[in-house]
Amino acid sequence: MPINYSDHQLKLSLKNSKVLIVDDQLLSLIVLKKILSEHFNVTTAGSGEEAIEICNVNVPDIVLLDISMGGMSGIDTCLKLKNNTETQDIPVIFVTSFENEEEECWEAGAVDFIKKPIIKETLFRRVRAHITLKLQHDLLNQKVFLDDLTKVFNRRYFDAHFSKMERSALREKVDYALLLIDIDYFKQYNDIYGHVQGDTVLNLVAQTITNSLQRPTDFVARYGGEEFVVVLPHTSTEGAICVADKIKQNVADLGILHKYSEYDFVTISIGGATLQPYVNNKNTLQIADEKMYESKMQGRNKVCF
Ligand SMILES: Nc1nc2c(ncn2[C@@H]2O[C@H](COP(=O)(O)OP(=O)(O)OP(=O)(O)O)[C@@H](O)[C@H]2O)c(=O)[nH]1
Repeated sequence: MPINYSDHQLKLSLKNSKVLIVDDQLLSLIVLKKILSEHFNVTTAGSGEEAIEICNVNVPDIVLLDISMGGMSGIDTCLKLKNNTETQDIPVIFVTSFENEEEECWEAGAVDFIKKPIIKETLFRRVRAHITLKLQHDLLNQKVFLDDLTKVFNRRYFDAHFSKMERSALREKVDYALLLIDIDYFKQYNDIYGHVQGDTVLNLVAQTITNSLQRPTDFVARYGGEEFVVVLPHTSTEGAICVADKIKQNVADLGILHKYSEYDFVTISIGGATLQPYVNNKNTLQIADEKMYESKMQGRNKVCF
Protein backbone atom coordinates (compact mmCIF):
# COMPACT_ATOMS: atom_id res chain seq x y z
CA MET A 1 0.00 0.00 0.00
CA PRO A 2 1.57 3.34 -0.92
CA ILE A 3 2.22 5.80 1.88
CA ASN A 4 1.04 9.31 1.07
CA TYR A 5 2.74 12.43 2.28
CA SER A 6 0.68 15.58 2.14
CA ASP A 7 1.91 17.88 -0.67
CA HIS A 8 3.28 20.29 1.89
CA GLN A 9 5.13 17.57 3.84
CA LEU A 10 6.60 16.14 0.66
CA LYS A 11 7.83 19.54 -0.57
CA LEU A 12 9.41 20.19 2.82
CA SER A 13 11.10 16.78 2.92
CA LEU A 14 12.35 17.15 -0.66
CA LYS A 15 13.78 20.60 0.04
CA ASN A 16 15.65 19.21 3.06
CA SER A 17 16.80 16.03 1.36
CA LYS A 18 20.55 15.63 0.96
CA VAL A 19 22.04 15.14 -2.49
CA LEU A 20 25.73 14.29 -2.84
CA ILE A 21 27.29 14.97 -6.26
CA VAL A 22 30.60 13.21 -6.94
CA ASP A 23 32.75 14.22 -9.90
CA ASP A 24 36.45 14.96 -10.37
CA GLN A 25 35.66 17.64 -13.00
CA LEU A 26 35.07 20.93 -11.24
CA LEU A 27 32.96 22.29 -14.10
CA SER A 28 30.56 19.32 -13.97
CA LEU A 29 30.23 19.73 -10.21
CA ILE A 30 29.39 23.40 -10.61
CA VAL A 31 26.79 22.78 -13.35
CA LEU A 32 25.05 19.94 -11.49
CA LYS A 33 25.12 21.79 -8.19
CA LYS A 34 23.62 24.92 -9.75
CA ILE A 35 20.67 22.97 -11.16
CA LEU A 36 19.96 20.85 -8.10
CA SER A 37 20.57 23.28 -5.25
CA GLU A 38 17.46 25.20 -6.32
CA HIS A 39 15.47 22.18 -5.09
CA PHE A 40 17.60 20.16 -2.65
CA ASN A 41 20.32 20.41 -0.04
CA VAL A 42 23.43 19.71 -2.13
CA THR A 43 26.95 18.66 -1.09
CA THR A 44 29.80 17.90 -3.51
CA ALA A 45 32.83 15.59 -3.49
CA GLY A 46 35.78 15.69 -5.92
CA SER A 47 36.64 11.98 -5.66
CA GLY A 48 35.25 8.56 -4.76
CA GLU A 49 37.37 8.49 -1.61
CA GLU A 50 35.95 11.82 -0.43
CA ALA A 51 32.41 10.63 -1.23
CA ILE A 52 32.85 7.52 0.95
CA GLU A 53 34.11 9.68 3.83
CA ILE A 54 31.11 12.02 3.55
CA CYS A 55 28.63 9.11 3.36
CA ASN A 56 30.11 7.51 6.48
CA VAL A 57 29.64 10.68 8.51
CA ASN A 58 26.43 12.16 7.12
CA VAL A 59 24.37 9.71 5.04
CA PRO A 60 22.86 11.49 2.00
CA ASP A 61 19.44 10.64 0.53
CA ILE A 62 20.90 10.14 -2.93
CA VAL A 63 24.32 10.07 -4.63
CA LEU A 64 25.02 11.26 -8.18
CA LEU A 65 28.20 9.58 -9.31
CA ASP A 66 30.49 10.19 -12.28
CA ILE A 67 31.69 6.88 -13.70
CA SER A 68 35.23 7.74 -14.76
CA MET A 69 37.20 9.52 -12.10
CA GLY A 70 40.89 9.61 -11.22
CA GLY A 71 41.58 7.49 -8.11
CA MET A 72 38.63 5.35 -7.08
CA SER A 73 36.32 4.87 -10.08
CA GLY A 74 32.59 5.53 -9.90
CA ILE A 75 31.84 1.82 -10.11
CA ASP A 76 34.24 1.01 -7.23
CA THR A 77 32.78 3.85 -5.17
CA CYS A 78 29.29 2.49 -5.73
CA LEU A 79 30.38 -1.07 -4.82
CA LYS A 80 31.98 0.21 -1.63
CA LEU A 81 28.78 2.00 -0.62
CA LYS A 82 26.71 -1.10 -1.38
CA ASN A 83 29.01 -3.32 0.71
CA ASN A 84 28.56 -1.27 3.86
CA THR A 85 25.35 -1.86 5.87
CA GLU A 86 25.27 1.82 6.89
CA THR A 87 25.35 3.13 3.30
CA GLN A 88 23.94 0.28 1.20
CA ASP A 89 20.44 1.77 0.99
CA ILE A 90 21.53 5.12 -0.48
CA PRO A 91 20.24 5.25 -4.07
CA VAL A 92 23.08 5.85 -6.55
CA ILE A 93 22.52 7.47 -9.95
CA PHE A 94 25.41 7.36 -12.40
CA VAL A 95 26.07 10.38 -14.58
CA THR A 96 27.89 9.38 -17.74
CA SER A 97 28.76 10.33 -21.28
CA PHE A 98 29.63 6.73 -22.18
CA GLU A 99 27.21 4.52 -24.11
CA ASN A 100 28.38 1.04 -23.22
CA GLU A 101 28.72 0.97 -19.46
CA GLU A 102 25.06 0.49 -18.57
CA GLU A 103 25.39 -3.16 -17.58
CA GLU A 104 28.29 -2.44 -15.23
CA CYS A 105 26.30 0.37 -13.56
CA TRP A 106 23.28 -1.84 -12.90
CA GLU A 107 25.53 -4.64 -11.63
CA ALA A 108 27.21 -2.26 -9.19
CA GLY A 109 23.81 -1.45 -7.66
CA ALA A 110 22.79 1.79 -9.42
CA VAL A 111 19.09 2.74 -9.40
CA ASP A 112 19.40 4.80 -12.57
CA PHE A 113 21.75 6.72 -14.79
CA ILE A 114 21.64 10.02 -16.57
CA LYS A 115 23.46 10.69 -19.81
CA LYS A 116 25.57 13.75 -20.51
CA PRO A 117 25.02 16.34 -21.91
CA ILE A 118 22.72 17.10 -18.98
CA ILE A 119 19.19 18.31 -19.67
CA LYS A 120 18.24 20.46 -16.72
CA GLU A 121 14.59 19.38 -16.43
CA THR A 122 15.38 15.68 -16.90
CA LEU A 123 18.05 15.79 -14.21
CA PHE A 124 15.78 17.50 -11.70
CA ARG A 125 12.79 15.23 -12.37
CA ARG A 126 14.82 12.01 -12.26
CA VAL A 127 16.51 12.99 -8.99
CA ARG A 128 13.20 14.10 -7.49
CA ALA A 129 11.52 10.81 -8.45
CA HIS A 130 14.24 8.74 -6.77
CA ILE A 131 14.32 10.87 -3.63
CA THR A 132 10.53 10.59 -3.32
CA LEU A 133 10.83 6.80 -3.50
CA LYS A 134 13.61 6.88 -0.92
CA LEU A 135 11.55 9.04 1.47
CA GLN A 136 8.58 6.70 1.10
CA HIS A 137 10.85 3.72 1.72
CA ASP A 138 12.25 5.38 4.89
CA LEU A 139 8.76 6.17 6.15
CA LEU A 140 7.61 2.61 5.54
CA ASN A 141 10.66 1.26 7.38
CA GLN A 142 9.87 3.54 10.28
CA LYS A 143 6.34 2.18 10.48
CA VAL A 144 7.42 -1.44 10.14
CA PHE A 145 10.41 -1.32 12.47
CA LEU A 146 9.43 1.08 15.28
CA ASP A 147 7.58 0.08 18.44
CA ASP A 148 4.28 2.00 18.57
CA LEU A 149 4.42 2.73 22.28
CA THR A 150 8.07 3.60 22.97
CA LYS A 151 9.23 4.66 19.47
CA VAL A 152 12.44 2.63 19.82
CA PHE A 153 13.06 -0.21 17.34
CA ASN A 154 10.80 -3.23 17.67
CA ARG A 155 11.53 -6.96 17.86
CA ARG A 156 11.13 -7.29 14.10
CA TYR A 157 13.96 -4.80 13.54
CA PHE A 158 16.18 -6.55 16.08
CA ASP A 159 15.58 -9.98 14.51
CA ALA A 160 16.26 -8.61 11.02
CA HIS A 161 19.48 -6.83 11.96
CA PHE A 162 20.92 -8.99 14.67
CA SER A 163 21.74 -12.14 12.72
CA LYS A 164 23.17 -10.02 9.89
CA MET A 165 25.34 -8.15 12.37
CA GLU A 166 26.41 -11.32 14.18
CA ARG A 167 27.57 -12.85 10.90
CA SER A 168 29.52 -9.75 9.91
CA ALA A 169 31.15 -9.56 13.39
CA LEU A 170 32.29 -13.18 13.02
CA ARG A 171 33.56 -12.54 9.49
CA GLU A 172 35.42 -9.34 10.40
CA LYS A 173 36.55 -10.77 13.76
CA VAL A 174 35.37 -7.83 15.85
CA ASP A 175 33.77 -7.88 19.32
CA TYR A 176 30.23 -6.77 19.91
CA ALA A 177 28.09 -6.81 23.01
CA LEU A 178 24.46 -7.44 23.76
CA LEU A 179 22.48 -6.29 26.82
CA LEU A 180 19.09 -7.67 27.85
CA ILE A 181 17.25 -5.27 30.13
CA ASP A 182 14.14 -6.09 32.18
CA ILE A 183 12.16 -3.70 34.38
CA ASP A 184 11.96 -5.09 37.93
CA TYR A 185 8.59 -5.93 39.52
CA PHE A 186 6.75 -4.46 36.55
CA LYS A 187 3.70 -6.65 37.08
CA GLN A 188 3.34 -5.19 40.57
CA TYR A 189 3.89 -1.69 39.18
CA ASN A 190 0.96 -2.13 36.80
CA ASP A 191 -1.15 -3.63 39.57
CA ILE A 192 -0.47 -0.73 41.97
CA TYR A 193 -0.33 2.28 39.61
CA GLY A 194 -2.38 1.09 36.62
CA HIS A 195 -1.50 0.23 33.01
CA VAL A 196 -1.52 3.82 31.74
CA GLN A 197 1.13 4.79 34.29
CA GLY A 198 2.92 1.51 33.41
CA ASP A 199 3.05 2.61 29.76
CA THR A 200 4.54 5.95 30.82
CA VAL A 201 7.28 4.11 32.71
CA LEU A 202 8.03 1.93 29.66
CA ASN A 203 8.40 5.11 27.62
CA LEU A 204 10.68 6.78 30.16
CA VAL A 205 12.89 3.71 30.46
CA ALA A 206 13.13 3.39 26.65
CA GLN A 207 14.14 7.05 26.31
CA THR A 208 16.63 6.77 29.18
CA ILE A 209 18.29 3.75 27.57
CA THR A 210 18.42 5.59 24.21
CA ASN A 211 19.97 8.68 25.82
CA SER A 212 22.59 6.56 27.56
CA LEU A 213 23.97 5.26 24.24
CA GLN A 214 26.62 7.39 22.59
CA ARG A 215 27.74 5.74 19.37
CA PRO A 216 25.56 6.11 16.27
CA THR A 217 25.84 2.36 15.60
CA ASP A 218 24.50 1.38 19.07
CA PHE A 219 20.80 0.67 19.15
CA VAL A 220 18.00 -0.32 21.50
CA ALA A 221 14.94 -2.38 20.63
CA ARG A 222 11.88 -3.37 22.63
CA TYR A 223 12.34 -7.11 22.87
CA GLY A 224 9.11 -8.04 24.62
CA GLY A 225 6.58 -6.51 27.04
CA GLU A 226 8.87 -4.86 29.60
CA GLU A 227 12.13 -6.13 28.16
CA PHE A 228 14.63 -4.24 25.99
CA VAL A 229 17.71 -5.37 24.09
CA VAL A 230 20.72 -3.15 23.41
CA VAL A 231 23.25 -3.92 20.68
CA LEU A 232 26.75 -2.42 21.00
CA PRO A 233 28.87 -3.12 17.90
CA HIS A 234 32.68 -3.06 18.22
CA THR A 235 32.47 -3.12 22.01
CA SER A 236 34.53 -5.16 24.49
CA THR A 237 33.18 -6.68 27.72
CA GLU A 238 34.71 -3.82 29.79
CA GLY A 239 33.10 -1.20 27.54
CA ALA A 240 29.73 -2.97 27.64
CA ILE A 241 29.82 -3.19 31.47
CA CYS A 242 30.39 0.60 31.59
CA VAL A 243 27.41 1.21 29.31
CA ALA A 244 25.21 -1.21 31.29
CA ASP A 245 26.15 0.42 34.63
CA LYS A 246 25.36 3.83 33.18
CA ILE A 247 21.94 2.68 31.91
CA LYS A 248 21.10 1.05 35.26
CA GLN A 249 22.11 4.20 37.16
CA ASN A 250 20.26 6.55 34.80
CA VAL A 251 17.03 4.57 35.20
CA ALA A 252 17.38 4.51 39.00
CA ASP A 253 18.06 8.27 38.90
CA LEU A 254 14.68 8.85 37.26
CA GLY A 255 13.39 8.32 40.81
CA ILE A 256 10.06 6.79 39.74
CA LEU A 257 8.35 5.74 42.96
CA HIS A 258 7.61 1.99 43.24
CA LYS A 259 6.14 1.00 46.61
CA TYR A 260 6.57 -2.73 46.03
CA SER A 261 10.31 -2.59 45.25
CA GLU A 262 12.90 -2.90 48.05
CA TYR A 263 14.68 0.02 46.33
CA ASP A 264 11.52 2.21 46.56
CA PHE A 265 12.05 3.24 42.91
CA VAL A 266 11.69 1.62 39.51
CA THR A 267 14.89 -0.28 38.70
CA ILE A 268 16.12 -2.58 35.95
CA SER A 269 18.10 -5.81 35.83
CA ILE A 270 20.65 -6.26 33.04
CA GLY A 271 22.29 -9.35 31.60
CA GLY A 272 25.13 -8.92 29.13
CA ALA A 273 27.18 -11.04 26.77
CA THR A 274 30.00 -10.28 24.37
CA LEU A 275 30.77 -12.07 21.15
CA GLN A 276 34.53 -12.47 20.85
CA PRO A 277 35.15 -14.22 17.53
CA TYR A 278 38.69 -15.25 18.55
CA VAL A 279 37.46 -16.87 21.75
CA ASN A 280 33.94 -18.12 21.22
CA ASN A 281 30.92 -18.02 19.01
CA LYS A 282 28.33 -19.00 21.59
CA ASN A 283 24.78 -17.81 21.39
CA THR A 284 25.11 -14.30 22.83
CA LEU A 285 21.37 -13.79 23.15
CA GLN A 286 20.97 -16.94 25.24
CA ILE A 287 23.93 -16.00 27.45
CA ALA A 288 22.59 -12.46 27.97
CA ASP A 289 19.22 -13.96 28.94
CA GLU A 290 20.83 -16.29 31.50
CA LYS A 291 22.85 -13.38 32.90
CA MET A 292 19.76 -11.24 33.18
CA TYR A 293 18.11 -14.02 35.20
CA GLU A 294 21.26 -14.04 37.41
CA SER A 295 20.81 -10.28 38.00
CA LYS A 296 17.24 -10.94 39.15
CA MET A 297 18.41 -13.74 41.45
CA GLN A 298 21.13 -11.51 42.96
CA GLY A 299 18.51 -9.03 44.14
CA ARG A 300 17.57 -6.99 41.00
CA ASN A 301 18.93 -3.53 40.09
CA LYS A 302 22.11 -5.37 39.04
CA VAL A 303 24.33 -5.89 36.00
CA CYS A 304 25.69 -9.41 35.33
CA PHE A 305 28.11 -10.50 32.60
N1 LIG B 1 1.74 -1.19 31.13
C1 LIG B 1 2.26 -2.17 30.37
N2 LIG B 1 2.62 -3.34 30.93
C2 LIG B 1 3.15 -4.30 30.16
C3 LIG B 1 3.34 -4.10 28.79
N3 LIG B 1 3.90 -5.25 28.30
C4 LIG B 1 4.05 -6.11 29.34
N4 LIG B 1 3.60 -5.55 30.47
C5 LIG B 1 3.54 -6.14 31.82
O1 LIG B 1 4.82 -6.42 32.33
C6 LIG B 1 4.66 -7.38 33.41
C7 LIG B 1 5.85 -8.32 33.41
O2 LIG B 1 5.74 -9.06 34.59
P1 LIG B 1 6.69 -10.27 34.96
O3 LIG B 1 7.25 -10.88 33.73
O4 LIG B 1 5.92 -11.16 35.90
O5 LIG B 1 7.91 -9.66 35.70
P2 LIG B 1 8.05 -8.56 36.81
O6 LIG B 1 6.78 -8.27 37.56
O7 LIG B 1 8.70 -7.38 36.16
O8 LIG B 1 9.02 -9.24 37.86
P3 LIG B 1 10.59 -9.45 37.72
O9 LIG B 1 10.93 -9.42 36.23
O10 LIG B 1 10.83 -10.78 38.33
O11 LIG B 1 11.25 -8.34 38.45
C8 LIG B 1 3.32 -8.08 33.15
O12 LIG B 1 2.41 -7.70 34.17
C9 LIG B 1 2.87 -7.50 31.80
O13 LIG B 1 1.46 -7.35 31.74
C10 LIG B 1 2.92 -2.87 28.21
O14 LIG B 1 3.02 -2.60 27.00
N5 LIG B 1 2.39 -1.93 29.03
